[in-house]
Amino acid sequence: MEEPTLILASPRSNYHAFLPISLMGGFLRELSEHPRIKVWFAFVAAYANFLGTNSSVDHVLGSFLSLKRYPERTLHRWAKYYGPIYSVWLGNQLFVIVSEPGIAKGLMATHGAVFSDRKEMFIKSQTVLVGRGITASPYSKRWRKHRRIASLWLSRKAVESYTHVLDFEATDMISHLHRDCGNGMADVNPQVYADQCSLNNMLTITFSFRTDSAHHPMVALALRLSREFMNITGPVSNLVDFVPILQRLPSSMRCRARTLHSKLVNVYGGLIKEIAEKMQAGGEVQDCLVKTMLLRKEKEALDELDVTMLASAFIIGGIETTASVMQWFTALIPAHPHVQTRAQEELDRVVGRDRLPTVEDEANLPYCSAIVKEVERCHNPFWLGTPHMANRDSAYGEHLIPKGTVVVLNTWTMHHDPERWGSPMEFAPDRYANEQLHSSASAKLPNPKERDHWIFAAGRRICPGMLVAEREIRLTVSRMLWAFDTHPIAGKPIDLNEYDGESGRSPMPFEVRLRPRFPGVRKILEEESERWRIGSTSHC
Ligand code: HEM
Repeated sequence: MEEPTLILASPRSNYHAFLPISLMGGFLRELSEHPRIKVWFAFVAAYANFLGTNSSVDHVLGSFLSLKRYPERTLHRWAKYYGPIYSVWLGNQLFVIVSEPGIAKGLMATHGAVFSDRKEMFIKSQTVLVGRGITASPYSKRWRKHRRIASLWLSRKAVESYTHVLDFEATDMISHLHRDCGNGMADVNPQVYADQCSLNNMLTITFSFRTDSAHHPMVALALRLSREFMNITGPVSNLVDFVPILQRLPSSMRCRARTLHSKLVNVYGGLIKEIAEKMQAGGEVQDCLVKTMLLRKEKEALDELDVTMLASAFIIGGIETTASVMQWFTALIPAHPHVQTRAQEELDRVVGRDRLPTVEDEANLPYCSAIVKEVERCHNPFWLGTPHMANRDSAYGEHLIPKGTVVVLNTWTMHHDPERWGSPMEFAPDRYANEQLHSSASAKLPNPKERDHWIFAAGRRICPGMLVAEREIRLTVSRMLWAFDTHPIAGKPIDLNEYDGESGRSPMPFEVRLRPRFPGVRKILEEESERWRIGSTSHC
């Protein structure tokens, strides 16, 4: 039988020509914050030379700037040139970039036993999460244990048990927007409300705690920690992850990572301590992830860092992602009034104007569901996802993928394939008109080309928070459409191309006008809030 050829070409191959661009990009970012920048520049140039490239530092810097802002688009350009699977080096690390659904499924799902590992990145895994948080853990017994515990709070049954929390927070968000929108006369930034809604859902599920206002100090703190995590743990942004010698040198990135670790331990570890003390004193603690972990601590052999980092992973994984989708929805709608009108016709027909849409209405609101999927296709919160790593040598077709190779899903290319998505740059919910399945079910379709999108990635490490994320997003989006006409503001254009964040993708701050659709909106929101106040707010 013919030997497979190594997917990686030799160091001076075309593939390798890409190396200094990405590599030096991360490196320069790291070093540009360092006072002895000139010495480092010399080092960069020497390194580029050592790699055998002719790139000047200027050239490297120029490419870096475009990569830094839109790395997914650079990967897309390369995919067009090199095809649906190609490799690049970053430092001592070989990356394989996958840009086609069939290959993605083949590697990550069919060969899941090989491609479910994680590289223990210096910044993310070793320094911030110290080998614990489920998301960065290698494919090991510890990961299986953490994934099992996470599933206790993210399975279908679990999500059903706290859907009232998602319902309450969605109503609370709409009520606050209604209060602050000045009946369509005030300029409102809906991002703050989406952030607080996502945060409260995750805080309740994780710590049985919620914030009662967007000005609660926990809101700003938790969002800052999440954003810092996203900004310093991008899969291709830190050269220090791939050049071991740099890990011994002081750098701003290492310092930020250590600070972030300490803050996670102080903030979320502090909340855990409070819960533990309350439980020890015989006080009542509502069911939540932390309570589950504390009750199983001995049996599951969980130490304090396990509990803290798993709780942190829930908060980090659950805030920026769902909030980002809600934010992109509100940013896109003013530019697509016909989409808003059609969704509202559907809502009037199915739900009417005497009550809010609920989870039970979902199946009868296909156009609202299509809007959510289209927002997700156009604006994946993580274009590069969380890379997987091969835990042994493997062959894909004629290619050898060596053990230790990091595999990245290039979801930008997959979401913008003109054959699958005709006019892929257009926001057109109609493309999902016949799509009946939730994303969690769509991920299991035998034909990966028919899958709705890839924002939750694939295989054994597929996002376990899919069900809660979908439910939360659908509830808030359908209620926003039911309650308000969202309008753009003259002189305050919304930028749909630029984004805020290094590896997470939220829209830049923007404002809209929200006009309640009919006088009854206020009354229904007041009745709902009253119902919660009297009956069920005890969940938090
Ligand atoms: C729109 C919302 C969300 C998106 C786009 C998203 C996306 C992702 C992606 C791309 C991964 C990496 C999967 C892989 O390695 O193949 C992931 C992992 C993960 N997500 Fe989500 N996520 C979302 C919401 C949530 C929520 C609400 C939670 C709730 C806690 C959550 C918890 C996690 C966890 C714990 C992991 C780590 C899984 C592992 O490594 O085994 N996510 N998510």
